[in-house]
Amino acid sequence: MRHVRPVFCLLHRFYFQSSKARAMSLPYETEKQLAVAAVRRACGLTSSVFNKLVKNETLTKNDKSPVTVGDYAAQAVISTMLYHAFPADPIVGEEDAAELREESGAGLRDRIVALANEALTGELGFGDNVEWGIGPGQEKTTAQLLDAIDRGNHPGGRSGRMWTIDPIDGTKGFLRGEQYAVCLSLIVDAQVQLGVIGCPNLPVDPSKPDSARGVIFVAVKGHGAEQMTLSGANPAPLRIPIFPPAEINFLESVEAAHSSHYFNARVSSILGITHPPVRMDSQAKYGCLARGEGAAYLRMPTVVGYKEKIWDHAPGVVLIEEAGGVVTDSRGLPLDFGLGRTLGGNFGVVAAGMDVHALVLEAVQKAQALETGAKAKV
Ligand SMILES: Nc1ncnc2c1ncn2[C@@H]1O[C@H](COP(=O)(O)OS(=O)(=O)O)[C@@H](OP(=O)(O)O)[C@H]1O
Ligand SMILES: [Mg+2]
Ligand SMILES: [Mg+2]
Ligand SMILES: [Mg+2]
Repeated sequence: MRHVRPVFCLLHRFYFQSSKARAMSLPYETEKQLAVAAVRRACGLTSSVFNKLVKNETLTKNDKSPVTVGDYAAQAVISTMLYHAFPADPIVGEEDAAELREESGAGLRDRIVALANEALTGELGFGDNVEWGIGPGQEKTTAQLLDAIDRGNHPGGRSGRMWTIDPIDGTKGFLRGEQYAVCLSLIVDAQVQLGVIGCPNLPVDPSKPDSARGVIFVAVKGHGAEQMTLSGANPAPLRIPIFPPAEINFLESVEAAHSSHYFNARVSSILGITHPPVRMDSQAKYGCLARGEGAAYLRMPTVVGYKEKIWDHAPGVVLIEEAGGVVTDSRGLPLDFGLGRTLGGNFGVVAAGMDVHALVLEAVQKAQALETGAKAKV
């Protein structure tokens, strides 16, 4: 009996050390846990703010797009958590606090500070770590939260680590009570290594549209893609299913100003697609593509010179690649995340499972050639 205890202790220590070593050997394990925790907290914030949002809590930015107190507060929360865990990591975030620092922004500022602190100080849950600046008693000052929003001002670039934050992607969908996504990615040397997309309004089970809502999509480069509920329950690996050509349908933006519905219809007719497109706001489209709710996501520009933002695609690209798909631009080039805050070297986005991607890309190029030919004749 005298030997049982030391043997047990050794086994116990071996088991925990090896499981810890196993966890540590997964690349970006800490970053993944942090990113999921940050997106989960931000999703809680955006869901609760939607029910209380009043008219003067939405601003119109210089590019005429909307931004709400939810966007600012969610960026403040995610940025704060990133800063506590990785203070040296730069962040490319969609929002900045310039308007909130003005005298006229005082009302919104107070509301954003209250929302962000409510989210940050919520009880610790599954996977949370007090060292990330969260939990009861972890209130931040107004200055700290405005600085957290402004830490998203990094210009991007080709080398080193950087995070992208889109605190509410599909703000128009959010305002309509439809789909939107809280999006976070880690890019290292211009390659997306980790993507997390939180979709509070998306049904967990696509075959039951009226089932429980709230999904988080997660992918780590080289280590697969998965979906889980907002609480982290039921993690399930994702693999894009094979679509026979007759079953192909498109996922596309709701807003005709964000991607050309007309061009997509041309590509559909070239491919003989009979199924209507599924229109949905935000990077929820990438999530739905990864779980087979659409066969391809096609996004062609509507205005000359619009450059897609890296935060609108980085998490989606790693999710699709890890679910067995391909993402390129309309010329078949990979999306280049090393050029700054935009995908300035790319034109359009084509995302799909491997076989469908080749078919769609060919049809996109045919449609472009027809368009160029028609313009030349005029
Ligand atoms: N002109 C133009 N062309 C292309 N894209 C644009 C354009 N203007 C805005 N945006 C970006 O579109 C993001 C919304 O994504 P979606 O197009 O998927 O959503 S939607 O269905 O259109 O609402 C949206 O992201 P959020 O601002 O985070 O909502 C914008 O970054
Ligand atoms: Mg926006
Ligand atoms: Mg966006
Ligand atoms: Mg946004």
